[in-house]
Amino acid sequence: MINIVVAGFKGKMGLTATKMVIKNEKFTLVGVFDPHSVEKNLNEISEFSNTDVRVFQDKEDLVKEVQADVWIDFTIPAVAFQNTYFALEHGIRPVVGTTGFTESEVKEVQKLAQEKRLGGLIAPNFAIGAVLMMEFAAKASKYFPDVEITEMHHDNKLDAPSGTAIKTAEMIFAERGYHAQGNPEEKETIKGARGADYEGMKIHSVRLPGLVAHQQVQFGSVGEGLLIRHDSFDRSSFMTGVALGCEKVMSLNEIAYGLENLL
Ligand SMILES: NC(=O)C1=CN([C@@H]2O[C@H](COP(=O)(O)OP(=O)(O)OC[C@H]3O[C@@H](n4cnc5c(N)ncnc54)[C@H](O)[C@@H]3O)[C@@H](O)[C@H]2O)C=CC1
Ligand SMILES: O=C(O)C1=N[C@H](C(=O)O)C[C@H](O)C1
Repeated sequence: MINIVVAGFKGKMGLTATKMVIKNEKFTLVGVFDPHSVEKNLNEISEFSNTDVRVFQDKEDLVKEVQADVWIDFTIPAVAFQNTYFALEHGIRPVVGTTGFTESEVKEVQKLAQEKRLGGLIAPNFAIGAVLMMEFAAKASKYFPDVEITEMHHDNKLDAPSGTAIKTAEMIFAERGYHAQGNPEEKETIKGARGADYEGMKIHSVRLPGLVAHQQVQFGSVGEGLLIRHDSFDRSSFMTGVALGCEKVMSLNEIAYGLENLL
């Protein structure tokens, strides 16, 4: 049995992950944490009325009172790094979906995990289809170096571009390197019209009510085009990946960056 805590359990992803952990026979939910919660026990929330699990508003109290193997994190970009560091310092393996990590923050927690010989996972996207989209896009960029990424999300999202778009761009860059795109003379008449620039490729972020998480990677070449698209219509799409991560980190002694490394 793997003992799990969920950080950010009051949020959209935290709630979905909490339900997944409760349902999965290999997992035991030993605590949930969210500074914006008011409950003392999960059973005070009607949909969890049969689940006797402690609720923590402070992570220091959580580590004093429960023994956890895995820390699932779906919080906010501003605290994800410190939460991951905190989990490792307390011997808990992080499985992190929260976005907003800088490259140096990923390296820093990877170093700590190696020192402590603890497994972990930071996955910008836990949906299997999204991982395939990123891998297909990286492969295509070898033959189609001209590419633009458009990610589309619900309008409550805090960060732009999305973690998935950044990871996609990193994977494309690893395959094709820097490549200047578009007309070198082009001028934006409205600032931002061409989107963000990552090593020559453009990233566009759409935020609209009704959307969940969607991304398309569009390639153009001489006389042809290629479009690779992934849609998460529901947050359950991420749960196979989260469950897989929770199992796999138990036998790792380093932090993987990207679910593709565990598939
Ligand atoms: N890797 C993946 O597959 C996915 C990643 N995400 C990412 O997960 C994160 C959460 O997304 P949502 O659930 O949609 O956001 P949300 O806004 O619904 O939930 C965030 C939760 O974090 C809590 N929180 C705020 N400060 C905290 C702190 N200091 N410690 C612990 N919890 C704290 C809030 O109270 C809230 O309940 C975002 O960064 C999002 O981009 C979202 C979907 C999939
Ligand atoms: O905020 C979200 O919703 C999502 N965030 C992740 C990201 O930034 O890529 C993963 C997914 O796109 C949903």
